[in-house]
Amino acid sequence: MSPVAGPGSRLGEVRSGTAWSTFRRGLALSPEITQGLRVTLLLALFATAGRVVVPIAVQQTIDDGLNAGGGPDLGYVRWMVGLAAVGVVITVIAAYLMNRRIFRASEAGLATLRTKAFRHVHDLSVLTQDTERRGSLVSRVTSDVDTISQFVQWGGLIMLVSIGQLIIATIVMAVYSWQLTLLVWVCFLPLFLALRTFQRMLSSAYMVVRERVGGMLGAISESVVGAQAVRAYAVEGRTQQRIDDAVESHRVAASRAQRLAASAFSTGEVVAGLTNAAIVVVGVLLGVAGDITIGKLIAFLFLVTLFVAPVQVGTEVLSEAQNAIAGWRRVLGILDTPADVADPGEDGVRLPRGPIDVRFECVSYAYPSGPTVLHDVDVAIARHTRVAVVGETGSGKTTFAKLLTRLMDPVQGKVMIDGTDLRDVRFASLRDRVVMVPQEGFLFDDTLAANLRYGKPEASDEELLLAVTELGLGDWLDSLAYGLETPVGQRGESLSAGERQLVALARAYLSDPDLLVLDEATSAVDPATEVRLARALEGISRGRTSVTIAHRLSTAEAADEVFVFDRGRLVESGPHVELVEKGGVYAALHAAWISQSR
Ligand SMILES: Nc1ncnc2c1ncn2[C@@H]1O[C@H](COP(=O)(O)OP(=O)(O)OP(=O)(O)O)[C@@H](O)[C@H]1O
Repeated sequence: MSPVAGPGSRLGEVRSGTAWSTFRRGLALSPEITQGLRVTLLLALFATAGRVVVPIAVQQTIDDGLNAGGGPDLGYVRWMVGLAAVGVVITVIAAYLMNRRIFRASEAGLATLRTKAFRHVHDLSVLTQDTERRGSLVSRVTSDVDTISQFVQWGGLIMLVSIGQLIIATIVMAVYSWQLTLLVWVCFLPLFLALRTFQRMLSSAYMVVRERVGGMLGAISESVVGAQAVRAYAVEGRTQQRIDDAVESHRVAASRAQRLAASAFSTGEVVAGLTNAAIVVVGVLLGVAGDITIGKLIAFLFLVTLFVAPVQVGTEVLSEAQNAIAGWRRVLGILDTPADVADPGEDGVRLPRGPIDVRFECVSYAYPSGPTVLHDVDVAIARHTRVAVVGETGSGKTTFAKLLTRLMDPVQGKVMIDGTDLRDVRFASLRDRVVMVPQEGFLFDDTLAANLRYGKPEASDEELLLAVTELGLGDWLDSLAYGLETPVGQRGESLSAGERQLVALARAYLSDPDLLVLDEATSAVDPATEVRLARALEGISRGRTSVTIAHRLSTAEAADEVFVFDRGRLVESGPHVELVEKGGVYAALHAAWISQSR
């Protein structure tokens, strides 16, 4: 089974394979659902067997109690009433216990499925997460699993009882009258056959519904997350229109699926009505001919309702089942998407602590289904070196940094740290020693202290203060009204872009990496913050290897070495002074920087 990716998406749904195989794979992923199923089935049997006791008691009461040979036998009638009461009590108790078991098992099983899916979302490469719309990812782990839960808890329960009821009702009916039983089956057989077609139609209808739910959540979450940009560009109308369109297309798909489900249900109703009428007519004719007693005919009508009920709800269960299968397919789509940057885990190399050297050996990279954006990069970075990476926009600087931190693997060549291929290093060890500070480091809606602690959860307030001071940011901290307890707001919105990067730098400093990879903020910052950033950068790169994607002249000037990228190639490397003297690409870039800053 291979996941099928939609346009612009790297995650897919499992489309191949039958509904049954999806159902089986889905259940295998949540083993708790099927644990102890035998006991649950036994309870289902009791719950249904109890239901046929009533029709049998009615038949016995009429034929052998009220119409007994020597006049009505009230003692026998009392017996039968008592028996029916016991039957009802058994049904109720067994049904209750069965319900409880199914709910418990399914909740446990679906929690496992949700956790597995969510963990896998984390394991997926940054690339996959980028291309997949976040809302769609969220919907797969939440609402798609909910549809499965609805089905397993309600539909699965009814299905168990219904199948038992259908079998037992058929057996008892056959004992009373094989002719009428045959009639019931002849009436229902076309419906059973039609159900397969309905099932196929419902399946594709519900797949569309699940996709549209994902699309709707994607559109809504994007507009909430990007609310600021929406307001800034006054595109509320257009954004609202996109959401309206997504909601509308979901409504259309859901209505279509509901219409199909309703027509399946109504067909069941019609067949049930016709069957009842046919039983009465044929039953009376058989009765007149002396082939069936009045008690048996009445009991038969009771039994037909037991037979019809599962068929009727069966059509509803079918629609729930299709919805659930569609949900399962989307969740399996996540789990089947390979994590393209794999952690070697326990077998991987654990790097000892200490200064790091880096080597790129003939590294090339192309984004999936795109052209090569990094060509044959062959370069080494010695321990303790501060490297500044510069180049025009789109020249491959960020791609270089992502390969260095193993957010992606090269298409060709290898990246080595301390002589070991990055692919062989355990994630835990790699993340411990190599830290990347992105341009827009994510800040959580909490205090400054809590955000700093992401770098070192056990750090005390004193350690936080020391780190901030060591980076030369003491004066900045003093300027904040609540110091370390200053709330940073959602995504750090209460701070300026430069300040957010200061927090990200201090956070990285606390985690004490051996190789720091930094993407300098491009946004204009005030002169005071500019000085602080330079000071913090100086402090954090002291004693370790650092690679900074430099957008400021001062950073490039202060580096030990400058790497110059041009259209995906490393065209120059060396100290700033040498490169300026050389009069090549860097010299031109440098001249442009100087003229801008005047
Ligand atoms: N996720 C992606 N999918 C496809 N192509 C990408 C992706 N990210 C970057 N690219 C392409 O790769 C090339 C190099 O991009 P990269 O981000 O490395 O450049 P950069 O030098 O860091 O640019 P900037 O200074 O603007 O950040 C560009 O042509 C870009 O369009």
